[in-house]
Amino acid sequence: MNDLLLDISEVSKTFGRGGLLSRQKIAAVNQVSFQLAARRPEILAIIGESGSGKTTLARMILNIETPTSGKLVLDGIDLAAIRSSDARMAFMHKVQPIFQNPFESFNPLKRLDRYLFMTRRRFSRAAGEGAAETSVDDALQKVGLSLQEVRHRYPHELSGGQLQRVAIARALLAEPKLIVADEPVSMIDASLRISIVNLFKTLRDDLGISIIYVTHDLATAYYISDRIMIMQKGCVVESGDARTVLRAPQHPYTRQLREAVLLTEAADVAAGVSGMNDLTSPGAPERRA
Ligand SMILES: Nc1ncnc2c1ncn2[C@@H]1O[C@H](COP(=O)(O)OP(=O)(O)OP(=O)(O)O)[C@@H](O)[C@H]1O
Repeated sequence: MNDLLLDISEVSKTFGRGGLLSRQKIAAVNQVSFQLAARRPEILAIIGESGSGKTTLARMILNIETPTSGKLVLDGIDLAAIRSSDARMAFMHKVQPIFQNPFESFNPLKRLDRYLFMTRRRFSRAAGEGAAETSVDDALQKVGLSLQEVRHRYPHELSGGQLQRVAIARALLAEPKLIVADEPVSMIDASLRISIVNLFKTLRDDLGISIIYVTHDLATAYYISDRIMIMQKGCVVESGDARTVLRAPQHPYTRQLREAVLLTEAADVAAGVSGMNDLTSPGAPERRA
């Protein structure tokens, strides 16, 4: 077994923008390095304002985007060496994505159970309809649904929260070691967000899956993450234990982000709204040991 699940060293991504004469270079991600240990599943939140490079970094980890420089290794697989479809499959067994809009993750004309059975066929060689039904149902049960609830249903027949759970169940069929979730709750009804982020904690604790949680939202990041990495203009400006970073931020940008949340919270309190923006709420559970 490799000691590191993910090893990212000095990864950068530069995009070119504009026409031939007005070509500009944008350093979307600049010299980012970090690791995830193989034996200690964790939730790492990547936080930053719009345009800070979070999605580009997530897409490089998912091998959707190629870095301009630097190296990414997932559980011993050097992403730059993935060429064949077999290598791609082996990689997808280890890491699965969850995207922002669950309605865009599924073809609206295709039944959800068909998606799940197709995914199961891709990732498991165990034959038999009964075995397939059991694994699809198992994956759905892990996210609080069942095959009975999902069978014969189309994406529009489910709520955004339910559909995001189906997307997570589909990811679980690959039995991944890592899930990269890019703003997975930002398009979900506020009342359902907490149940989805809680689900990530369950996946970490019960299935040993590490989660990279990309978000703008300090409150949910504080609530579920073990570690936090703050990005600004493509660079990591602060990282460390989630509670330490958010309770006593060292970098001015992290302080600025935190103050913005506290201002929202003060406005909510003034308006009589109680949300989950309270970073120091006694109701927020302590970090897992
Ligand atoms: N394909 C691309 N071509 C050109 N520029 C790009 C491309 N993808 C991203 N960028 C630029 O790279 C920078 C980082 O974008 P990225 O989407 O990674 O940020 P982000 O932190 O995820 O933002 P958001 O929270 O809004 O999704 C931005 O300036 C963006 O415009």
